[in-house]
Amino acid sequence: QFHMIKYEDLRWCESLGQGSFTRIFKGSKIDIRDGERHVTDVLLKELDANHKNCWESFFEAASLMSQISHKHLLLVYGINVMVQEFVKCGALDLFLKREGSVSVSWKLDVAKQLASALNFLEEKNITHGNICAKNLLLAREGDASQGSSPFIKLSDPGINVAMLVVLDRIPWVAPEVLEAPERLELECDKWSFGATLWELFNGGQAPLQGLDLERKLQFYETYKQLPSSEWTELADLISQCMNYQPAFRPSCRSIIRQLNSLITSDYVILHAAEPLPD
Ligand SMILES: N#Cc1ccc(Nc2nc(N)cc(-n3cnc(CCO)c3)n2)cc1
Repeated sequence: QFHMIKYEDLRWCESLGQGSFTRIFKGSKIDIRDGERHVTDVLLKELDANHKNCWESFFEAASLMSQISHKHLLLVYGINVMVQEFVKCGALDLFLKREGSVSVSWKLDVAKQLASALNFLEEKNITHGNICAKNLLLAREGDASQGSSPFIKLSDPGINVAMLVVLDRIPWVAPEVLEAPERLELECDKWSFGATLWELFNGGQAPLQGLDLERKLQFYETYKQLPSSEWTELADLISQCMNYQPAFRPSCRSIIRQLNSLITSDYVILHAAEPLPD
C-alpha cells in the first residue's frame, strides 16, 4: 500500500531532534510527474540503529496509517525511512510551550479536531495507541485576529510497543494496558485523550512531569487523577476520559457533545486571553 520512493529521490536537510528511539530530519522528496520535477517538503523519521528490532511495529504503525486517510491524520509516504508530509508548525507540545498565550477557544478547536480524528478511527475500530500532544502536529497555527483557526494532524500510532515504551508513556497510556500491553482497545485512546486535553490546557506541560517511574506507577496503583482545572466542566470531561474502568469512559460522540457545550460556556468569553495555568 506504499508507492515506492527511491533513496536518490530524497534529500536530508537539517536535523529536527530525536524522539525516544527515532531521529527526525527536515527533507525533500523529488517526484517526476508527467515530465515535470516536483519537490515536496517532507519529514524523515529514522529508527536508530540499535532499535532496528522494533522495525516491524514501526512498519505496522506506518502501514496502518497509510491505509486510511482523513484530513486530521498525517500522510505517510514511505517506510525504510518513514517519510512523512512535513507539517508546517511542528509538534503541539513544543508549540504550546513556546506560545503559552493561546486562547481557550483555540484550545477547544484543537480538542474538537482530535476528537473527530478519534471518532473516525473508532468508526473503523482502529486503536491509535499513542495519543499525546507530542504526536499532534500543527499544520496551521491559526490567528484569531485574521479569523483563521488552527489545524492539527495526528501522527505516530503506537500499536504493540515493548513494555519499556509503555511504561515511558505513563500517564498517557491507560492503566489496563500495563496489565496486558497486547490488548490495546478503543477505550485506551479515550484515556490518552483525557491526558492530552490536560496538556492542552496546561501550556503543553507533560502531566506528572518529573515523577520517577516508581511514583508514576503509584499514581495508577492508588487510582489518582491529574490535578483538576478550575474550569469544572473541563475537569469533569478529563476525569470521565481518565476513568480507571475502561467501559465507563465516554464515547467519541459524547466527548464531541461535551466539547461543544464547553465552547458555548461563558468561561470561554471570560477567558478570551490565556488564563494563568491552574
Ligand atoms: N521548528 C520547527 C518545526 C519542526 C518540525 C516541523 N514539522 C514536522 N512534521 C512532521 N511530519 C513531524 C514533525 N515532528 C516534530 N516532532 C516530532 C516527534 C514527535 O512526534 C515529529 N514535525 C515543523 C516545524
